[in-house]
Amino acid sequence: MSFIEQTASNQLAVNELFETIQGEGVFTGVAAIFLRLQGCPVGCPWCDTQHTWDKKEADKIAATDLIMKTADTPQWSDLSGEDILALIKTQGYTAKHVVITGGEPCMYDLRELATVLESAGYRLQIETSGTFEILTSADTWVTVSPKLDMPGGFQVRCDAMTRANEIKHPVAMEKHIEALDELLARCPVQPGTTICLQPISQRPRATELAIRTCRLRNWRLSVQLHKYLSIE
Ligand SMILES: C[S@@+](CC[C@H](N)C(=O)[O-])C[C@H]1O[C@@H](n2cnc3c(N)ncnc32)[C@H](O)[C@@H]1O
Ligand SMILES: Nc1nc2[nH]cc(C(=O)O)c2c(=O)[nH]1
Ligand code: SF4
Ligand SMILES: [Mg+2]
Repeated sequence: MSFIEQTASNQLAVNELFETIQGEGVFTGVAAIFLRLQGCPVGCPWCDTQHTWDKKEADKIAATDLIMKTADTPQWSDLSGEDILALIKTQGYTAKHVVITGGEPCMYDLRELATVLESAGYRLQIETSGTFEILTSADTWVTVSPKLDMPGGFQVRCDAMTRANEIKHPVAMEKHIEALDELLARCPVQPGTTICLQPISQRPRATELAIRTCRLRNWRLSVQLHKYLSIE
């Protein structure tokens, strides 16, 4: 799979389209339409969505089948921004907040999608590792969840840190806080950027660490509310 080739195309490999409550970060609790894109080379060992890592031609399905999906599978549909808007309308979703996640959504050029959805009255949010150039509209809310030293060899970029409206750092151990401190020193964020700590996989010690550090630093806690509620 060539990442450069994908970035050049306006077609998006869509793993899932569904409406739920945003369970993470600053927009926690907001009704949102989730667009999950297929493909991620970063390789976080604890990743929630490992079924989105590989994009295989054999897993390509029709949009009508995509909408019927109930389980996490690597199947995807090849859709344009207009196709996605049409599907959202057909589904009758009422949320006006669209979260683009994955997989790694910034492997794709998201500018056409942003134009189509924003013209139709939607607000966009991207969930990204910050390891690819972020190609979207100026109005998109960008959540960067920095990834450092993961098996894929990709590193968070300083231009992603500067573009971020929100940093949402996954943590389990003290060394993850130290890594974030080093990253913020090397790649400063804009004043006013919210910093959230997100415990990895609801582990009790990770959650305690995140609570303790958020209190000390006046940062924000992000607990993956959807997992506590057993919703999508
Ligand atoms: C599945 S990722 C997809 C978007 C993008 N690749 C990224 O990493 O931001 C969405 C969010 O879930 C977080 N995440 C993934 N697995 C997690 C886990 N087991 N526990 C807590 N957060 C997790 C990521 O750090 C990111 O903030
Ligand atoms: N409810 C809900 N909120 C989320 N926030 C980020 C998610 C993701 O997978 O990126 C996610 C997700 O999968 N479900
Ligand atoms: S960058 Fe995101 S999608 Fe990719 S492996 Fe890491 S958490 Fe999963
Ligand atoms: Mg998820």
